[in-house]
Amino acid sequence: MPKQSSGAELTIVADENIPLLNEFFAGFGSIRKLPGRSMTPADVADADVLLVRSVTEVNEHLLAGSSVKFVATATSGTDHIDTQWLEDNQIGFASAAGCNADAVVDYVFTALNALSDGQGLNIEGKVFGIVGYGQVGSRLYTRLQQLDIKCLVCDPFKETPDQVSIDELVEGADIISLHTPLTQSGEEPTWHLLDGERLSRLKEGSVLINAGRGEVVDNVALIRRLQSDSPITAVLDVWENEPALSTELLELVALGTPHIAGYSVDGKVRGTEMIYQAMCQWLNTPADISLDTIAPVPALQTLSAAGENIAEITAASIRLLYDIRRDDHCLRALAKTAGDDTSALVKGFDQLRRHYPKRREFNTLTVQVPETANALERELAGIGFSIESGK
Ligand SMILES: NC(=O)C1=CN([C@@H]2O[C@H](COP(=O)(O)OP(=O)(O)OC[C@H]3O[C@@H](n4cnc5c(N)ncnc54)[C@H](O)[C@@H]3O)[C@@H](O)[C@H]2O)C=CC1
Ligand SMILES: O=C(O)C(=O)[C@H](O)COP(=O)(O)O
Repeated sequence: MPKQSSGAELTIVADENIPLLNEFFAGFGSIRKLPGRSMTPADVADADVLLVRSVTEVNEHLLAGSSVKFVATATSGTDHIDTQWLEDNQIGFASAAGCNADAVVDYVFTALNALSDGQGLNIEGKVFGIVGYGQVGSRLYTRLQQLDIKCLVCDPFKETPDQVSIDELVEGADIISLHTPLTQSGEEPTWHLLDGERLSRLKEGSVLINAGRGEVVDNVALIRRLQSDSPITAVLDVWENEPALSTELLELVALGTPHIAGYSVDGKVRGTEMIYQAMCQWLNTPADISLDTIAPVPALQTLSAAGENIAEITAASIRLLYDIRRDDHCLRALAKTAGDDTSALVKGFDQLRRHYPKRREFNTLTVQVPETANALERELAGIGFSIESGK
């Protein structure tokens, strides 16, 4: 099927939670905004273009018989898309690879800050294990290198620094952060990559962070490990059977959040811009609209650090931009209110995501530090803040 000409009026069906839809896409034709989780074949039957987020399963069931010729997801993950079926049916496809990678790295740092009771990162001398060295994992590695933290990396598909096997990483790391896609087949599937056996070999007292996909960790086995007499600390942003997460597991984790690790304003609007650019390329038309002119301006842009107390200043700066404890509190409050009512839990989970506060990435804040405060400057820059020295 030939591509649409750029002059044609297109019918676009889009997830209502994609920001700046009108700003980027109104010029192409009509936009029908719908809740992503409940999109049906009838909703998309007459569409030319389908724009989704992670909660819409895009496959033969949704698209067979429709007029959709181009699909884009404003997300990094693509496990909700049957890309092979799209290819077999000559339907164009694009994702927003890496749009929210910095937001996820910020999430890891705010989690570490919260685990140390808001006293900074407290990771000096620890070994950090990064599983998946893509957009998120490699950026996390770069920031940790700047902080002089020893890292172990596992990514069988990439040449990486400090590469080890998953088993070496599991046994050697004090903090493990998972950043792989969810894959069920292929050479190195990630479904239950951390199964009961590997979970049992994590060091006692180690920290496990999952901000990738819930199914990468066997959640039932994780419950067993958390209840064992050699417990670990778990931070989960993603859950098996999400949004119907296990509230038993939520009670056992140190921090639990409703799949919002990538939910910075910056990451979300970047995702929209990326799929706009991909659609322009598909239509062979110039991409005239850019975030440069329409990106929401951060409300806080500069902060002046007084003194040189590194732990205090880093902790305060992190909390100011993103305090993960709010997200944890909201999810626990929801679980308590919902009780055994799974439909209330599911609905509430999506509401928390839909009405998520305007969180900005660390790099949008410039911290002014005294000229002599080299160690403070290094720490803040390593965490991801922009720095202005000599103030
Ligand atoms: N919680 C959230 O809000 C977000 C979650 N994500 C999830 O995190 C995942 C990673 O994000 P990106 O870094 O942007 O993706 P990416 O595709 O850039 O990187 C993923 C890396 O994982 C590696 N990998 C694949 N199988 C592996 C295995 N068995 N063991 C170790 N490494 C393996 C790949 O080679 C690749 O380098 C996404 O696929 C998505 O599912 C991404 C953004 C936000
Ligand atoms: O980009 C990804 O991959 C993510 O996991 C997103 O943060 C998911 O956000 P939604 O698409 O579920 O809004």
